[in-house]
Amino acid sequence: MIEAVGLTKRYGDKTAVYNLSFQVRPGAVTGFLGPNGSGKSTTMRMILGLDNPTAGSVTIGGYPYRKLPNAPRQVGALLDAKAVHGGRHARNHLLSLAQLSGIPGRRVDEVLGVVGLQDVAKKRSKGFSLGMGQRLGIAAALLGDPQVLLFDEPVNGLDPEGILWVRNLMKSLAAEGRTVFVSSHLMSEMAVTADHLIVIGRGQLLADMSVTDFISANSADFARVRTPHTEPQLREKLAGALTEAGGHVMSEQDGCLRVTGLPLPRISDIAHEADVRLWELSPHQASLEEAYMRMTQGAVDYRSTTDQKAGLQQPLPPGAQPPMPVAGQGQPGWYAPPPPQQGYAPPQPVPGAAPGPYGAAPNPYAQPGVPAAPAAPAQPPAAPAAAPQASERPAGAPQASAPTTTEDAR
Ligand SMILES: Nc1ncnc2c1ncn2[C@@H]1O[C@H](COP(=O)(O)OP(=O)(O)OP(=O)(O)O)[C@@H](O)[C@H]1O
Repeated sequence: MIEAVGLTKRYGDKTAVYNLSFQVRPGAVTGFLGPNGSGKSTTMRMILGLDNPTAGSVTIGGYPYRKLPNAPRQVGALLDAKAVHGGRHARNHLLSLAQLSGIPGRRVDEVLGVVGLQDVAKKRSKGFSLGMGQRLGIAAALLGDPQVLLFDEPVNGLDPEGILWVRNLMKSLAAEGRTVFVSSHLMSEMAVTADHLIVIGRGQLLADMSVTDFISANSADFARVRTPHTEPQLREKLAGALTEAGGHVMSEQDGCLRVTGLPLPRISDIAHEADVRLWELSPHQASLEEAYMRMTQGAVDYRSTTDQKAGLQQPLPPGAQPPMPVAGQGQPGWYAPPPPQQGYAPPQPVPGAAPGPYGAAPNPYAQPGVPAAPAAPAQPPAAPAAAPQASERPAGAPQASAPTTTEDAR
C-alpha cells in the first residue's frame, strides 16, 4: 500500500503539491487524475524518493522509498519513457537495470516477451517509436516482479491494440493483488481500467473514491426525449407541456430534448396527455469524462483563450482565481456536461443540407452541400458569458455562439 500523509512540495514560490493525504490499496487499479500541472508527476516522484517533500510524508508498505529493503524488487515505475540511453539495445538497457538490482538476466527476456518487444530486443532504443518506448518503460517497471507499480501516462503514444494491452495488463496486475497506481488524461480509458480514483487539482485532493461514486457525485442527470422529426410541432408542444409541468427543457444538437427536473415516467405521462408520440425516452448516463470536467473546471491552470468552457464561468474580478471545486460536490456554477445548445430552440434547417442521422429530415447543423456527419456539428454552438446550471436554464432562453476550440495551452 502507498500512503501519503500531509504531502506538500514547494519549488520556490510555487506550491506543486499541498497537504495531500491518500492511500493506494492493493488489489485494485487506482487512477490518478488531474489537469496539467496539478502535481501528479511531482507526487509520483516523491513516492519514489526522487523528490523530497517540503512537508508531510509518503510511504510504501510503511517505509519511505529510500528506506525500503530491496526497493527495485518491491516497486516498479514508469515515469518518463524517454529516460533511456538511446545508444543501448533494448535488451542491454533492461539487463543493466536488472544487474543493478540483482535481478537474474532471464527475467529480462521474460519482460521483453510480456511487452511484445522480443523481436526488437537487439535494436537501439533511440530508433524506437513513442509506443515502443512506452513498452520498454513498462518492461523496466515489471523487471523486479514488484508488488507496487506506478505508471505515469502509460498509454501515451500507444496504438489502440497497445492501449487495450496496457488496460488488460493493469487489471491483471491488480487481480494478482498488486498495488497499481496509474496517471492518465485519457478518461475513456481510465473509466474502463481504474476501480478507484484519486483526483487532484492545483496540488490538492479533490476526490478519493470509486469510479462509480465519482461519476454519480459529479454528474447531472437528465432525460433525452425524441419526438418524430417529421412533425416538429410535436416537439414544440411537448417542450411547452414539460416546461409547464416544472421541467427544464433544452435542445440537443441532434434534435432531441434534454429534460431535467422530471422523472422519466412523468415525462412519459406528460407526453401521453399531450398526445405526443415519443421515439426515444432515455436516461442520460454520464461518462467519467463529463464528471471529471465538472469536478476539475475550477482547477485548470492552462486553458486556451478560445476554449468554449472559458465562457461558462461566472466573470471573476481581475486577478482573482476561480474557486476550487468542493470535494464530492464538483465545481459549483459550471455546466456539466457542457450542453450542445443553450436553452430550447428548434434547430433551423440549413438549405441544401444532407439528411440527418434519423431519416429524411435535414441535419440542421450540417454545412450546405456537405454530407451529414452525425458525430459533431460543423460549427458547434457555445455558451453565453455567464451561464447557470443546465437545470436552471429556462426553456426558450436565447442561444449564443462563440468559437469552441478546446486545446490545452501546453
Ligand atoms: N523541478 C521543478 N521546479 C519547479 N517547478 C516544478 C518542478 N517540477 C514541477 N514543477 C511545477 O509543479 C507543478 C506541478 O507539476 P507536475 O509535473 O507535477 O504536474 P502534472 O500534474 O504531472 O502535470 P502534467 O499532467 O502536465 O504532466 C507545475 O506547476 C510545475 O511547473
